[in-house]
Amino acid sequence: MDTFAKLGWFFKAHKKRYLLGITALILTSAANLVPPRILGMMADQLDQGKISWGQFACYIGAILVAALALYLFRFYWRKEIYGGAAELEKEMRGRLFWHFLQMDRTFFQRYRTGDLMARATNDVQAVQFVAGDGVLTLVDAIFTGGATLIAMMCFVDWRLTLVAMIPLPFLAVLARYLGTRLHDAYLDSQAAFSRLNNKTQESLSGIKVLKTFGQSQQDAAAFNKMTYETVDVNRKVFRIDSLYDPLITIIIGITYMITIVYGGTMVTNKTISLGQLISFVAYIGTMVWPMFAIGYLFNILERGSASYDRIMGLLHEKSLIADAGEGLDTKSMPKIHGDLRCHVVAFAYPDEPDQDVLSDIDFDLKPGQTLGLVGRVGSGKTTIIQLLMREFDNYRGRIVFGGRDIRQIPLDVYLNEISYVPQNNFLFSTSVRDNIAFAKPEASLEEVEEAAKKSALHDDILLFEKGYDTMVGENGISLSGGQKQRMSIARALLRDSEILILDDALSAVDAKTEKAVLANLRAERADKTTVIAAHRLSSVMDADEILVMAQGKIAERGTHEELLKLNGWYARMWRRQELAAKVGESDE
Ligand SMILES: Nc1ncnc2c1ncn2[C@@H]1O[C@H](COP(=O)(O)OP(=O)(O)OP(=O)(O)O)[C@@H](O)[C@H]1O
Repeated sequence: MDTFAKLGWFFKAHKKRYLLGITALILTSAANLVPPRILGMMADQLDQGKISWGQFACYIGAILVAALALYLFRFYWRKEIYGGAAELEKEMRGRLFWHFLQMDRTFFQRYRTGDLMARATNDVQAVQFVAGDGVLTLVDAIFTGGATLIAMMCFVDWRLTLVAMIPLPFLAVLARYLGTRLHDAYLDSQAAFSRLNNKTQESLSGIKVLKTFGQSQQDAAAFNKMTYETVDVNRKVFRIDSLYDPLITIIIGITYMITIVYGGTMVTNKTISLGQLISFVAYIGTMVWPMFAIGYLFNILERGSASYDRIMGLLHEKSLIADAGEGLDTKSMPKIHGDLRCHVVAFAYPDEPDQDVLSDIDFDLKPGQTLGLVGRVGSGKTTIIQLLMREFDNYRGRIVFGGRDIRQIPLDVYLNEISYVPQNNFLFSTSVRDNIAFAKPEASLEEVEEAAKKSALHDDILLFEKGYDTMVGENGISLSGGQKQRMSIARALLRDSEILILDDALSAVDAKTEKAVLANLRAERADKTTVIAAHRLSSVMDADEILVMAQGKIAERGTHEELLKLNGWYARMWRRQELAAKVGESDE
């Protein structure tokens, strides 16, 4: 029953709906008691040959009225109680989704996508059963069961009732025992489902890689193994589950047997009439559902409780990023504009706290200036970007934007000022137009076209069959890597944020297109800050300052000209890339 207590907050918030629903459910139980009683009375009067046609019509009329009332009450309780369950499902899913949006990167490293999806679907459904079928079975077990018992005692005989109900306590004890075992088995089953979900998600996402590396068979074998494991754990759940119904059927059978033997003797002894025995047998029929309901109730509660704990486990996870704007109305806060100053003394990833990945990173950028970040693979470029985007807060030092430490600016307000273009872009399964207008849905087609022109994508789009209405993403046409990158840049340009971050975002476009896009960016962002991380040095050559990273430190810094004069890594790399470009051109 502690599952209901766990959901107390929800029932309290939806008190009215549940009170109305439960009242309708109780009235349904009461209306259910009328037909057996009338049947008994009719049988007695028929037995005594005393029934008139008028009385007969009255009885039939009463049964019809009870049936109509049943219909209405049933409709009403279903509407209220199942409506409440749907509300809980919506609320839990909404909370989970919002929570996912708040969580930092380490959370998504700890929980894999398939697991999160399982909790947001299967577990939420198991919890919503508690607020729907759980409430129904509880009320039915108590009220229909209780009212039927009272009717049996009052209208028939209390001794027969007590004797017939002897098997009931066994049902309660066994249901409790099975419930505990079911809880543990169900936890295992949900965890197995999470693992399977994960595997499916990873295999589907990496299907191209799997095929190219000839790993399809191995992956299929691993998938089958996991499926069998999941089936095994589920079998355990079903085994326990399927012990419920036969148990209840046996107990009901024993009850009927006792009734026939003991009740028959009572009729013979004239302690009760034949009509009363008929009513009693009909009442046992009414008792069947409440008895099953007790079994279902334990089942639903145990599953709901296990799933609720899994969901709450996620919701109790705290983000490492403290939001200074929590509880504040951030929408009405003013925009931030000004210098971006970074003074990071040291930073280590939370999972490797002793290993400094960045040290002594200093730079100041005025609005309108561009910073270039270059360096070998793994030198720390992306990590600097992650700190700028507040994916981690645990660094020593300060990053200041518009005169305020970014950790003191509400997350919403700060991130609203940033546009980020990653190397691997994500496209949504919608039209080209909606993909570009993703962060500014109200943008007109002219604005979208303008952004596409500035990112050198417009001409490509015109070649698509339906132009800006062409569908992309999983259900649409496939775009080249370069097209995806330029679409992502168009998206960022349309948003016109104070800080634009390009993380190797032009790696898949040719040198000429890169030049055109960068020139447009410079013109467009004359009063805004831009950070460009790149492997190709031509992407940063016009930057106001270029930082050459090596092992998490700034190894060289300056403008393109200054760095060439320095004749270090940058100059060497520049000559090599120039030569490669020339060879490439002559090949064409
Ligand atoms: N989540 C993480 N946990 C621990 N270490 C990490 C994590 N992400 C990156 N690192 C380490 O931090 C260092 C810097 O990585 P970073 O991704 O910033 O380099 P990069 O210069 O952007 O490389 P690339 O050019 O390949 O993108 C690397 O040694 C990397 O292994």
